[in-house]
Amino acid sequence: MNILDKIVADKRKEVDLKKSLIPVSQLEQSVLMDRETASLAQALKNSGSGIIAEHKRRSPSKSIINQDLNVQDVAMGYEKAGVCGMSVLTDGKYFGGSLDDLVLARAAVHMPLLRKEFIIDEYQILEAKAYGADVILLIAAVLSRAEIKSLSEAAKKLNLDVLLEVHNEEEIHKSIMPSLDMLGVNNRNLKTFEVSLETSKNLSKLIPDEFIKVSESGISSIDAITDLKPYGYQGFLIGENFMKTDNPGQYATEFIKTLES
Ligand SMILES: O=P(O)(O)OC[C@@H](O)[C@@H](O)c1c[nH]c2ccccc12
Repeated sequence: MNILDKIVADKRKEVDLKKSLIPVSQLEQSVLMDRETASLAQALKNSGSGIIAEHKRRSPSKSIINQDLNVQDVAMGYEKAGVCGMSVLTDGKYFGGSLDDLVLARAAVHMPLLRKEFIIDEYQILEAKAYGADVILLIAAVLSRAEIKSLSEAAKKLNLDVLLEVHNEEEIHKSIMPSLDMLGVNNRNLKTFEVSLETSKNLSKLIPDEFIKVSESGISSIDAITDLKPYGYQGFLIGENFMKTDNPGQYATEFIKTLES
């Protein structure tokens, strides 16, 4: 079994267990359910830098990245740096994140927050809203077209933006539908962890213009972004490059300053 299949199998068990304990009706009572959400797609359209900064403590590909920070400090640092939005990993087993991280980030900042999770069930979308997210990620590699449709429509009903992640041509063809806001090309193959920015370059022309294009993973320099912009990318999702520093917010500030100069 590849790592992605393993993560999804674990996730299914996790979601089933949680559902049996915390019913949907309880999630719907969260004070965060009725709030107005912020649009990441809109923020990217209006931005010169297009940076989406991630909170990521560890990952299956890199093990420990940074375990010494507080998510709220990271969130405030990113917001001050002027990023368009923040991605918060909520998977515990493989990435060391949690829904508590999401809610703490929500309490600390107003910018759009993406729940970075392996979403396979509508229940997780309700959780995303109830814990303060504005955007959800859907990963084409683990979903059928019918699932992408029903999950993205469920998200839109809750006023959440949808970022659909693809890694190859087949996944793009399978996924294109009006209930998506952004298409993210993951430069990292989630099955082998191989990273290449060529993936974003090669797939860009297959993504229709009505979707905001986001390039994800393995972006570690201003040059990489300058290189990707001519291919139509308006969003750049950066995790490790910021998170491996002692002060991700400070680092993002310098990064964005250089990018915009
Ligand atoms: O740390 P990086 O290489 O900058 O990557 C960030 C982000 O793209 C990556 O964490 C990611 C992209 N898609 C995912 C899906 C699940 C978990 C994590 C991810």
